[in-house]
Amino acid sequence: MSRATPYITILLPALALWLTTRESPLAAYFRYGLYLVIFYRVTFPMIEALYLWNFVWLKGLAGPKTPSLIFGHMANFYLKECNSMYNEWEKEFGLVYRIRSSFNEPMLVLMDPKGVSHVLNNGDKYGRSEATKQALQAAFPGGLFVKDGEEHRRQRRPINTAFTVTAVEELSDTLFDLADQMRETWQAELEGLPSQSDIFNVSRRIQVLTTDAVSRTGFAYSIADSSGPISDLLDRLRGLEDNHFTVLLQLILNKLPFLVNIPNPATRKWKTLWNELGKVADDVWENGVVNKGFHSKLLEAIGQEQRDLAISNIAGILFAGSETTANIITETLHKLSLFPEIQNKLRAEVVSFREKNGGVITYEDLCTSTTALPYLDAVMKEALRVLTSVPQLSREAQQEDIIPLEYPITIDGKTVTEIHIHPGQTIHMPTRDGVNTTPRLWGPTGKQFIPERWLDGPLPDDALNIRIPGHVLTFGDGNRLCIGRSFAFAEYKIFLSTLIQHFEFGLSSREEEKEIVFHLTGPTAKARVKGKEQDGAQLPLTVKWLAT
Ligand code: HEM
Repeated sequence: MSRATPYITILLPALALWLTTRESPLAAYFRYGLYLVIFYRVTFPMIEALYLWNFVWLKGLAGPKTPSLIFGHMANFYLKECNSMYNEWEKEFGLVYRIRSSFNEPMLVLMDPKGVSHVLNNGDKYGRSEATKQALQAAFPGGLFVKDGEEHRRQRRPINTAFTVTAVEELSDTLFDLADQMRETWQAELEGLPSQSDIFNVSRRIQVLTTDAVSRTGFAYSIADSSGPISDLLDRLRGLEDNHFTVLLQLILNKLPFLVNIPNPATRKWKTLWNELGKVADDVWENGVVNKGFHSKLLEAIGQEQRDLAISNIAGILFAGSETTANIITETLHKLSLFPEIQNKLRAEVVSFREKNGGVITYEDLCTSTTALPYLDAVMKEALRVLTSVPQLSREAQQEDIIPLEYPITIDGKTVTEIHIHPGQTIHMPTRDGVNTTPRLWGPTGKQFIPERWLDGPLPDDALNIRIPGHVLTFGDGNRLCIGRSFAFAEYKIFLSTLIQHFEFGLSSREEEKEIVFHLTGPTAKARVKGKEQDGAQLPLTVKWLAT
């Protein structure tokens, strides 16, 4: 279907309907003319799309039965535990199969390493869908999340310079300060209690921490310390929950993306956030990028850009950088609570290293050296592999193409090593419970959280076929590879090493809060208490102060 079809779908029938109320012969003449145009521009493309979806696209490729003609498999996607359905499907259909979106539209699920690499490294052939672009445009107008091709590359260049390994090292003092402030606050809350422990909603606290990490280092501004509305706006935009209504809305928006432009409460919140961030950026640009004890590498780097564009990218980075890191640190704390032996081993390594080094752990020890704290490094690698906060990457084919595969599959009874793709085809590449953990690539323990796999000998040969640094898809690949990788590594290691030295984590002592599930909320996976999912994202853990 062409990009104009959705507009025509609504406008032409409305016009034809209106003409039926007119009596004149001219109106009748126009009406019949319109019927012809409607058939040609609306009915015919719809019939064509239904034909292609049912008889041409991904023809012969196996996949699970569609539970609903309207929702396809999409309702499961949003309403079940994050990516849990991929575990079942993979057992039956392997690394490459077909699922269905609304109205039976076929979608390719791709976990074959060569295929994934082909899609992500051919940005000109595979881009964001029109629906995703429109939604991103409403939130970050004109910014790098929305753009493709040369304009995307042009906007990425200066932002990249703010997140190089050297730039991150320069910013690391701020991260150490934040970690220290967090330790002091938590200590003050727990020290006076008889058991020196309490139940904390860890996800909320870590979210505040990582948002401040990006805002202080990126924009020379502390969102947590400010009394302005930014923090509240971020909370409200992050907390948007999925239910049957929002799933239906998303499916409608997928087919008629222009509807995103109709004013609604979410776009108004985005606009207010954009205005507030604009005020902060103007203030920093006016007073110099080094002020209030913070140094904004990012504002320095994109300061030369057009103001509005720079603000869109600031808003985007604030989201991309804070949610993701918060979720992975939070989920690690949950895993350490479930597996005290991993927690104790990690604490023993960090505490003993600190004691041997005069009570100090530096950025270099944590992030540059590969030998100083090997178990912490292994825990981080395993967390990035299993607890992936961006659970899947999606692309839409912009042109006809052939995707090559590492492992042969069967289509219509024939063994093949490639798939024919038609323009418009959506491709889902699951990371969580997908490429990062599938037993086909990672062996029988692939789904489990075992940091030792990074220390005890080589990874399985099939996992090494994922030809991305670290052999995981957590940060994507190709032209949209995550810009903030080094920053995320630094945050993870600085915050986790501080927490683990001074606090012990356990499941909540309240029986009804012990079982935690992870649900897709917005673009990331967030913790919720089983049975209290409607209360939104939270991770209650028992946190005990250790007077070490
Ligand atoms: C563990 C933490 C993080 C994870 C798992 C993560 C994951 C990702 C992924 C998967 C993408 C690619 C999306 C796609 O291909 O469609 C991405 C892009 C991006 N990330 Fe991250 N990210 C993390 C941390 C950060 C941080 C700390 C920042 C910055 C402060 C950041 C900034 C960005 C930006 C700007 C992009 C967009 C790149 C583009 O479109 O060209 N990320 N991230």
